Amino acid sequence: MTPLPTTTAPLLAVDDLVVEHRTPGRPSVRAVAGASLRVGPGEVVGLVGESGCGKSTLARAVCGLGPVSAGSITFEGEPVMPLGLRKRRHTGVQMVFQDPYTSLNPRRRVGDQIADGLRTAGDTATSPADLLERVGLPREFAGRHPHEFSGGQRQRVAIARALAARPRLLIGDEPISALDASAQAQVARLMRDLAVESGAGLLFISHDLSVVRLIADRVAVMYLGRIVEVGRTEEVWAEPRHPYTKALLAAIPHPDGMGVLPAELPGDVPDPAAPPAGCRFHPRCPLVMDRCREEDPAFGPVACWLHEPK
Ligand SMILES: Nc1ncnc2c1ncn2[C@@H]1O[C@H](COP(=O)(O)OP(=O)(O)OP(=O)(O)O)[C@@H](O)[C@H]1O
Repeated sequence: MTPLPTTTAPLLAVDDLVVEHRTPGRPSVRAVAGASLRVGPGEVVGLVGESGCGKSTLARAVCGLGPVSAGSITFEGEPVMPLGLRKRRHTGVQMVFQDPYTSLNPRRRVGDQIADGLRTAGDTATSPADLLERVGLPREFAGRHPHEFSGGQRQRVAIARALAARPRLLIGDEPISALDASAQAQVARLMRDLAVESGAGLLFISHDLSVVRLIADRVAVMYLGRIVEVGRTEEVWAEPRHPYTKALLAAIPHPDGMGVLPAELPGDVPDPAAPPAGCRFHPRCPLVMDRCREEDPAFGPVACWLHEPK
């Protein structure tokens, strides 16, 4: 495929985004509580943080799949409209989920499902078999059904299907966490290579920090609905600044094999329906100061009173 035209404008701009989940009879949950993020064309941004910190909610809002309570999301300079307010599905952003069964129809041949995306994009020059080849699968697999693939192969099919629509932004929401260790880095690298070679951006959500380090140009660290640190991957790894980032990078594997637990952090992530006053991280922070209990460090690139911009 020919590369997409490149521009210098941010492909995706998320500013002070607030997303609240409302369930009748329950307090509303502010899953995203004022998060800002940029992804440029051809750029890979890793979004990391413990389970429940709002990563999926943010990703769904970017796709126009979630409610937006405040703030803004613009894609290629245009506001992203929630589903229902839009005339048609926008295909510029495509998402790959943890479980490809969520996005693949088990009853249809994968070639037909990939062909749907090609039709939507008006691409008559590419065949489903071409896309399977690009994701490292044999062309003849187009005639198979999703259950005939291994987990890693099925995720490759989901990636091929996402690429068929020629997205300018690809979002992977934990796309490797259901795969065995040998397939994880391969699939992550594949997503990175395919996005970069076509000039698309990639927002890669994962709790596997070693894989994020491998593929991301920049990393954004999320805690309780906020991006608490953002920076170039190598710089964040060489010198993490937010105490939460430091704890995440010193993380230990979770006993049940699901992700990681930040090292040396007391307590659990607080309930987002009742977040702590001041800095949201202060009850768990080893470096907490009086100010942190009262004042919210709502600034970037490091949302911590120890790193207040001059
Ligand atoms: N539809 C919903 N209704 C109410 N609360 C929700 C809903 N979806 C998510 N939440 C809550 O919002 C918070 C953020 O959830 P989200 O799934 O975005 O986090 P996450 O960082 O992606 O976690 P994970 O890694 O486990 O997927 C959590 O407290 C979650 O329980």
